[in-house]
Amino acid sequence: MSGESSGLIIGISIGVMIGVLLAILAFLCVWYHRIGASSSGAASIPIRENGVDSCTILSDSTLGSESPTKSGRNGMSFWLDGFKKSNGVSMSGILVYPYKDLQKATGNFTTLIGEGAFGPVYKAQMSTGETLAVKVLAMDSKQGEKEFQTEVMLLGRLHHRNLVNLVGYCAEKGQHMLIYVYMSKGSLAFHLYNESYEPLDWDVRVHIALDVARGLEYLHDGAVPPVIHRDIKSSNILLDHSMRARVSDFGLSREEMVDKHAAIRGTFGYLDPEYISTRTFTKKSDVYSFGVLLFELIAGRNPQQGLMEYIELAAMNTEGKLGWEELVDACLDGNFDVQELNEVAALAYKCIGRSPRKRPSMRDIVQVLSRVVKSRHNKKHHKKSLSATTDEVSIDMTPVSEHRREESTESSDTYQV
Ligand SMILES: Nc1ncnc2c1ncn2[C@@H]1O[C@H](COP(=O)(O)OP(=O)(O)OP(=O)(O)O)[C@@H](O)[C@H]1O
Repeated sequence: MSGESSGLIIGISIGVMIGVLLAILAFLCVWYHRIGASSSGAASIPIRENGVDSCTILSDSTLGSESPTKSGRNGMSFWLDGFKKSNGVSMSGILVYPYKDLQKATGNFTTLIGEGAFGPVYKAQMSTGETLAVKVLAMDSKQGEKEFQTEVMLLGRLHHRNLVNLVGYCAEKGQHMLIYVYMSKGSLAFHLYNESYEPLDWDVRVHIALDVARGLEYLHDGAVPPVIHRDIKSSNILLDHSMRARVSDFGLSREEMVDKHAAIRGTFGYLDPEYISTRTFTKKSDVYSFGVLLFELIAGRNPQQGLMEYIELAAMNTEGKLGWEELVDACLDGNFDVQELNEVAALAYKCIGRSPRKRPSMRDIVQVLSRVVKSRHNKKHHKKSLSATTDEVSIDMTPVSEHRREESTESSDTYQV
């Protein structure tokens, strides 16, 4: 009997021990998954919820074998990263790319696309098949370091289809890199001024203007707090494979409240004269630069090479409304819609108005340009349906006329269209 009870006690003890062990295991599993999820889930953290066209979730296509989840960094480091993220240190949703993956994807940094104020930009062909642009910050410049932090912080929470979105960053081996969506058709400036490119047709130019306006509208009215770009120019507008435009280079972007009275920054030719005199950069200063960009699209002329004088001359004959034809890019060979041209030019002229108060907002601009594009579609649709009706009529008439001809030749003139 005593043997039986001691057996029972031993059995119960073993059972309890197994139970406790299982509970500990279960706890560890849950903990591991939580940490793992927050570490690897950067790509699916909602970025923004507001903004007209804002996309709230980073595309899953940004995840690949190069993403931190599957990269060569050791597990503990991921746990710590995940822990940091879940504790709000890096909740931006921006991926951290290992240096060695970027090194491989850029052929040891030999695939140079161009060089800007930050430093060189390389094309990166990731092993997932994804193509990215890697901006390597010049580490000797203090400004670059500051702008790196600003960009990561800023772009981590801004996401829109008309912005060159930040996909990730790398801060390893004493280097700072920003990783962007790759824009395969390069900058608008290349297309306007490089003779090896086909001239942009009128319809594409208006669409580019609308894309840029939407990107800026998001920065001004969708982002909280609002963001002023501060360096809108044709080399900062990048084009994707289908010639859709996105606003790039937030190096000079600042949250409105943080940086209202900085030293003069921006690019000559695009700078709001009001900003130069007051040293206060507002949303309306971006509107001014956008107006210059609109005229650049119309005239195919560089603002640094006399565009403004050219505009003022044209404006004398137009009173700001009709008659902007003389300004149009000769490359268009007369292939543009005069009404659209006058609407877009009149809008551009308002944007560069001396008084910032009288300039339209980016929201107003989006409305005007959307209307231009919409009425073009309506016109095309109308033309199509007209020609379809004509086709239908001629199809219908053929047998009828033949039939009638058979019946009587007297009434044949009734069928003239
Ligand atoms: N995401 C991208 N996709 C494709 N090309 C890019 C991308 N980002 C930058 N580039 C190209 O790399 C070059 C340098 O760009 P970057 O934005 O660093 O400077 P920038 O705009 O030319 O000059 P600045 O910095 O003075 O404004 C440009 O030719 C630009 O077209």
